[in-house]
Amino acid sequence: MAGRSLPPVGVFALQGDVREHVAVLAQLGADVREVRTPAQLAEVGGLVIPGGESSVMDKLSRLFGLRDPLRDRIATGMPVYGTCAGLIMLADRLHDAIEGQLSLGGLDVAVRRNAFGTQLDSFETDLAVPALGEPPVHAVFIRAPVVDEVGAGVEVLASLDDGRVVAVEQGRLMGTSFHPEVAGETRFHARFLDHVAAAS
Ligand SMILES: NC(=O)CC[C@H](N)C(=O)O
Repeated sequence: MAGRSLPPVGVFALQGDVREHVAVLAQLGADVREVRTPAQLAEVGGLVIPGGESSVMDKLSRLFGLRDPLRDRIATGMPVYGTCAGLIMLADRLHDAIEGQLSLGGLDVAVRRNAFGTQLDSFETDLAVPALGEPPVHAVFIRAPVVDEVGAGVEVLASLDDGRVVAVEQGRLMGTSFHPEVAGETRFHARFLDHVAAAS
């Protein structure tokens, strides 16, 4: 489906693992653009916000005048997929944010940054994601956040064995604590492109 009538899609490119997301989206047939300016944002029909450091993404998005246009597009229904720091950016509420750190919001969730402490800073696990079918997702967690609170309109896509929520969706906004793009996993990005197709 991607590549047929799909508008260009963007990857937020001021900070983070931009190249990996561009590669997955291109592999799925999308016309991918890196987004650093409001003009570039206006050209895309959906956006991936990568992993990286959410406090830096916040600062840079304000500095580059992207924060308000991003909030407008999210409010008017642009599909967005955030991984890790990108999930933090999409959360309405942050736990353990650094002082003054803002998120963009959109997802009615509270997200805790760096939720796995030092011992489990980074780990990999196979995760059942019923909405994506079989096989399980090989999920790579890198200084990852978890979703602490989930609002009424939010669907939980995946949880760890201990019940902690690590993937959510609300309308056309989706967020994962982990990084599918570094593990050769394409189904979250394909689902994001489905959202873009449905929105355009
Ligand atoms: N891999 C990641 O994106 C880590 C997120 C980072 N710990 C943050 O708070 O933004």
